[in-house]
Amino acid sequence: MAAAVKTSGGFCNTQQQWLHSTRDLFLHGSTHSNAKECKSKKAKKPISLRVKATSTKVELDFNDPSWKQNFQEDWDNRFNLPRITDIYDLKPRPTTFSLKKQRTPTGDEDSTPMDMWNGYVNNDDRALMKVIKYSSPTSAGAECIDPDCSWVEQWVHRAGPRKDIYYEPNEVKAAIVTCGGLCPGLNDVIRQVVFTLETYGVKNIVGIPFGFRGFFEKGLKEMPLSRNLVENINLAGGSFLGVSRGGAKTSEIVDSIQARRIDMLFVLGGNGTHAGANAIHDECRKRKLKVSVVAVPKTIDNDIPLMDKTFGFDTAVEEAQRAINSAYIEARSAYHGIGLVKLMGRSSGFIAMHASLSSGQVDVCLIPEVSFALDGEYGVLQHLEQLIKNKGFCVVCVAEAAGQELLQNSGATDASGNTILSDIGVHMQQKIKMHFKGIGVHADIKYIDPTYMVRACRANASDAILCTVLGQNAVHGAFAGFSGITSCICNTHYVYLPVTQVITAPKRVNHKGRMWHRCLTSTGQPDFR
Ligand SMILES: Nc1ncnc2c1ncn2[C@@H]1O[C@H](COP(=O)(O)OP(=O)(O)O)[C@@H](O)[C@H]1O
Ligand SMILES: O=P(O)(O)OC[C@H]1O[C@](O)(COP(=O)(O)O)[C@@H](O)[C@@H]1O
Ligand SMILES: [Mg+2]
Repeated sequence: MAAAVKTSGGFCNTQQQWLHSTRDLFLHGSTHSNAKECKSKKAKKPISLRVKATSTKVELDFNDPSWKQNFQEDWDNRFNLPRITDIYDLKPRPTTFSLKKQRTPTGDEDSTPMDMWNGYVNNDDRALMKVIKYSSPTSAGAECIDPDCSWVEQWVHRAGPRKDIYYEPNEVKAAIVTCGGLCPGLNDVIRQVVFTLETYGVKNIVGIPFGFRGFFEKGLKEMPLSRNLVENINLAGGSFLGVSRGGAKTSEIVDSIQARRIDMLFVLGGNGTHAGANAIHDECRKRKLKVSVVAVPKTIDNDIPLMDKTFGFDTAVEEAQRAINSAYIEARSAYHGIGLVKLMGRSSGFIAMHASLSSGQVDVCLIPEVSFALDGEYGVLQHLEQLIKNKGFCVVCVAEAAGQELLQNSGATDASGNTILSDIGVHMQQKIKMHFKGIGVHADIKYIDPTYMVRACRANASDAILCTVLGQNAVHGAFAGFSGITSCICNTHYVYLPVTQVITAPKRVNHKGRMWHRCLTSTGQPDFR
């Protein structure tokens, strides 16, 4: 299925360092929208970026005094949330999600009279996406729009329950589907979506089994869901509904949505799933179906742009740390021990970087965003030789997508179209063995690949809370009449973003940012080039 990325334009300029997060969004190669080009002329001249041949072309001229206003207008357009009222003339009704039973705490000095306070979120409430004012493009991790790194407000829509809703809860059929690979917290989100739907008064809630596949594969039956049924599912990892990759045909999925009379679809998944959710949302619009499609971003890889983190990431880091700790113990206890741990991350090194940082036991961390040589005077092997000589043991953490350029790639893809990566862990294990054999130094290498252990566990406390909020907000978003949105956390605030804005390119570690440098300070590793 083709990605239906409806992203309008963005901006870029001649010095790529001006645009870190904007570059993350617009300039990195994307798995889903590869028709991007950034044409730069001279500095401070208008520059255009085409995200798709059909997308709006937006030009910024920094000599024009109104460039900020132009930027903001474009931003507001892009981050405006699609609503079912964009295509239907619908009258809202007062919400059935009551906050009234919650009493004001004793001693509350809030001066707002109780009859004015309502506890709901207004549609005009916004959260700021960026809060740092960088004084110069040379500042660490600078995210600048113009050469002077001017401050420009970038607002996004606040998530939460609205006073008015666009569905009659007792007429709603809501469906939940979990797609892609496993991720801690899937069950927590399913559970909260069910609880919140029931709180609104929805009685017809179903789970679609095994991802998008459940929409069209014969023999897969939808599962009726209720508070009673899902009450304890958060106690286990995995997905209560099952997951799958591939097989998504938008038209068949929407045929199925129509046939099943689904009004709200909650889609839990990563970047592929979000592209799918967006395609479903577009197709529903085309067919003029009153369906709200709301996504919740899951992936242990943490590679979805704009948001602080995806659910499951924290737990994955915690679990990955355990593997690093085992590698450390093995290496420390062996004569010339070398512990090697490979961690997941299809395109980004977030788990490897964070687990290396949190464990404090890693001497070398290798991520796909930073290229490295294994051989040669400045290569990783030479450094390991030094570590064995000076310290007697060492621990290496390598992200699965790191060093792919050093390996032969089969070009194969999985059912969802994701590239199947070559095994950098096994390759490094062999190279390290050969290297030490070659120099006649004993080395005891222990290789740990905790891949599926990392993502099969139950969500930890911080992920459980994140899942709770994101799941509840997903339901509030659907009742508020939004569709084609994702429920996420940006800059510590809970917000809704249009799905189009998060499927432009995978988020990657900023190798000029502070976090990567903190990691380097912690490991003490040199540049391997
Ligand atoms: N560009 C796309 N457009 C529509 N659906 C997609 C797209 N990419 C992936 N999908 C579907 O989304 C589901 C999950 O995608 P996948 O990449 O496996 O996992 P994730 O969502 O975790 O990234 C699969 O069923 C896949 O077919
Ligand atoms: O073996 P599988 O299930 O195809 O999954 C492998 C991939 O799944 C991940 O855990 C995350 O996948 P998604 O976020 O795309 O579901 C990656 O880190 C890894 O490359
Ligand atoms: Mg993915």
